[in-house]
Amino acid sequence: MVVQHNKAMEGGQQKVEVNILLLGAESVGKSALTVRFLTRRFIGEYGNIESIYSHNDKIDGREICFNVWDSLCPQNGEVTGHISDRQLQWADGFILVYSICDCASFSLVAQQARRIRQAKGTKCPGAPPVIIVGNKRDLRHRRTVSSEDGRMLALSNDCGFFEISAAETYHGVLLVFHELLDLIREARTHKKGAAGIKGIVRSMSAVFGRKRTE
Ligand SMILES: Nc1nc2c(ncn2[C@@H]2O[C@H](COP(=O)(O)OP(=O)(O)OP(=O)(O)O)[C@@H](O)[C@H]2O)c(=O)[nH]1
Repeated sequence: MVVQHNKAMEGGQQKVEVNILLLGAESVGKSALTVRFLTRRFIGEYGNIESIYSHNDKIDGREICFNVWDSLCPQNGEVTGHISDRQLQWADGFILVYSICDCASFSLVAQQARRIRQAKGTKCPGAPPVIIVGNKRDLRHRRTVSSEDGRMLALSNDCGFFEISAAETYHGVLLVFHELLDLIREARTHKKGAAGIKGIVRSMSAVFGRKRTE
């Protein structure tokens, strides 16, 4: 069951509403990212309740409502890149999270990126916006997934890429959500496809331009 937490929308101004789905293996920090984004805090331990949170923000003078689905990795012993049809149809954009200390979580993200790229029936049939996030950057002494591998995976699947530490900073987490918001808004206005070289430059800089986020 997915628990939905709704915060009332204020004011009469028309809001931009975006549905963001976080996916990834168990314990990579999906809830940590979500809670950091919603509260600016890192609380260390998180329950394993699958939830959709609504969060209102004002960005560049525009009211934005982020609906964030913090998903649970299926715990049936078989870790696959499966994403349900409901999730694919719900999401305007995806954040695929792995831990830089966990190769298996990176492989899962690779499967999930391919699954999204091959999926039919998504809200954005061309190429739904996806950001790949290597989390737990503070544990780089235990790193088993290189930054280059993360960046290459993102590039080969037309995704944005960030390495962050949800434990250490709020700023990196905020960049991830704001970059995805930008990509969703571009996709909605069909600018991405029509932008030609501008769109390509943007994709490249999403992958290469933000090596360090903190
Ligand atoms: N060192 C470090 N630990 C982190 C970071 N992010 C999350 N953690 C820890 O990793 C563990 C798992 O974090 P969660 O946010 O619950 O991971 P999850 O992906 O939501 O896990 P599931 O709900 O089981 O799918 C917790 O003990 C967190 O405190 C990080 O950036 N650095």
